[in-house]
Amino acid sequence: MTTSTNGAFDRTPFIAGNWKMNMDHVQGITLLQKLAWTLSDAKHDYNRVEVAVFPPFTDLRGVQTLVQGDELDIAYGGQDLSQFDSGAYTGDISGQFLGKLGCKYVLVGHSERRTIHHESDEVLNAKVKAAYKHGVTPVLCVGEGLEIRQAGTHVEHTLKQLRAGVAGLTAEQAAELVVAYEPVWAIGTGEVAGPEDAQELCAAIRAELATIFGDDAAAKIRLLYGGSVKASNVAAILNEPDVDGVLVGGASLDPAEFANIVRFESHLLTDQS
Ligand SMILES: O=C[C@H](O)COP(=O)(O)O
Repeated sequence: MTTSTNGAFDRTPFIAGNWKMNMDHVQGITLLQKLAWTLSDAKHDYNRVEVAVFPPFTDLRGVQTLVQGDELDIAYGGQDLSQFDSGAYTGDISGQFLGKLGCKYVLVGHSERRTIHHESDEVLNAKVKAAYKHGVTPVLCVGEGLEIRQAGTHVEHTLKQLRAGVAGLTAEQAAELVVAYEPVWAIGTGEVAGPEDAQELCAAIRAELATIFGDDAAAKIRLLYGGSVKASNVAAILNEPDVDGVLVGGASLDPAEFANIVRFESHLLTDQS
């Protein structure tokens, strides 16, 4: 995999599929096989892109076996982790277990965890630190709901979540971080934020990260947009200078559609021709 340039920076585009609570371990393997087959058909179109999937926990062992056995160039990760290492935390999954399963990434603070499971900024900060402790890179999710967007306080709201999530990290840790900006009103609704909205927030997030960790670290941090991303809108979103990738929900369950999202650069070429 080579590293692409993105504006003045040098960040590899990151295309991630969050399967959420879909696909049992049999369906998950079929989906991943179809995705790998579809992508291998046009490897030249995505060899500058990092592709990752976030299956349910019960799928991860099978995904590991397939990825390692077939030497797939697809990373995978958990959708959540515990802030604790081990112990009496029924139902929780340690970052240590994810690391041992070969997970490169883990989602932290997805809006569905924040709202349905009431995960606080303090807990999410502990989860971010737990991920680093176990050698798994956190994908910290931030973003505002509709009421906050309508009130016009979405930038400050999102930056507050960001500051809380990254509190106490070193600049070296931060440089590895991935941040996903997901306006809640655009998740699973078909309402996609405009490319300019994604850029506004990603630029604000990068500026805030530069204030906290310095310009060098901030220039390395990959910022994703998530919310109703499809093959038809991904190119315009990724054409923005501070948007380095996308976190895809529903469309990642269709291997042909997700593969087309991965091939966003060919859409850019088509759009500009
Ligand atoms: O994690 C993914 C986001 O929640 C976006 O989901 P969506 O693409 O179905 O809107």
